[in-house]
Amino acid sequence: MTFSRDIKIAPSILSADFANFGAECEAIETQGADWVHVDVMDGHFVPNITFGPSTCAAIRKHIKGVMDVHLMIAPVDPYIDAFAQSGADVITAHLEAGPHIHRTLQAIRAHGIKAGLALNPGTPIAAVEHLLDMVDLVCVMTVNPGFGGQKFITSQVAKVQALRAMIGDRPIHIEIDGGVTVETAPLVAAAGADVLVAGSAVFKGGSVGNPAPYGANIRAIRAAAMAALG
Ligand SMILES: O=C(CO)[C@H](O)[C@H](O)COP(=O)(O)O
Ligand SMILES: [Co+2]
Repeated sequence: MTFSRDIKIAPSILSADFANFGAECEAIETQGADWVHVDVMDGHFVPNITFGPSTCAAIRKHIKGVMDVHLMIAPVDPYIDAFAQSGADVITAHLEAGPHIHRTLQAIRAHGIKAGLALNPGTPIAAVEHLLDMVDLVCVMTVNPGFGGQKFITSQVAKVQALRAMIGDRPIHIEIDGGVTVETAPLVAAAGADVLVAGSAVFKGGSVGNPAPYGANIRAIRAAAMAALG
């Protein structure tokens, strides 16, 4: 996986048909997804439960490109090996998920994959400064994690701008997760984000039997983000 600051659209399969993940992943990639974003929730760190590493391993077989695994679980350290072995290309853990985030990032990178650090909306970016040499991606949550289809929290745009200034030209992705739409994508792209996770805004109107709307939605979000870059 090479580094590129081009806008990447990462549909979240949280909004896919849970009984048909394989076909859904194939459909979004065929329709232009750059990465596939996989949300893991434990009913403890967040008030919702999705699935674990064996489901990720099953999904992996249907993804040709990047599998981007977002871990909303605490504790996280005991599960890093299992999620890495499931075939993730990127594993993102939350700063708020435990006291040893540096160790968590080390454990992810020890598998030779990219390490992501996610920040809840109420978490300031100050801690990231001391972890810049340990991260390949910073995920700014623009909703409170746990559910798809929530409203974008506008106050996070200034946070993205400050984070971009802090990161400068280092090869670190800024990923936005939550409430990304045609309306909000330009705000975060202009602020310096390059990976846009979108669940409900990508899957709306489509299905595995009718995947064309996925493509139209991905193209519309990408075009809106690119337009903001001039
Ligand atoms: O991590 C997440 C929620 O915790 C999801 O990735 C996110 O909410 C995507 O869904 P939507 O685009 O519908 O907001
Ligand atoms: Co997510």
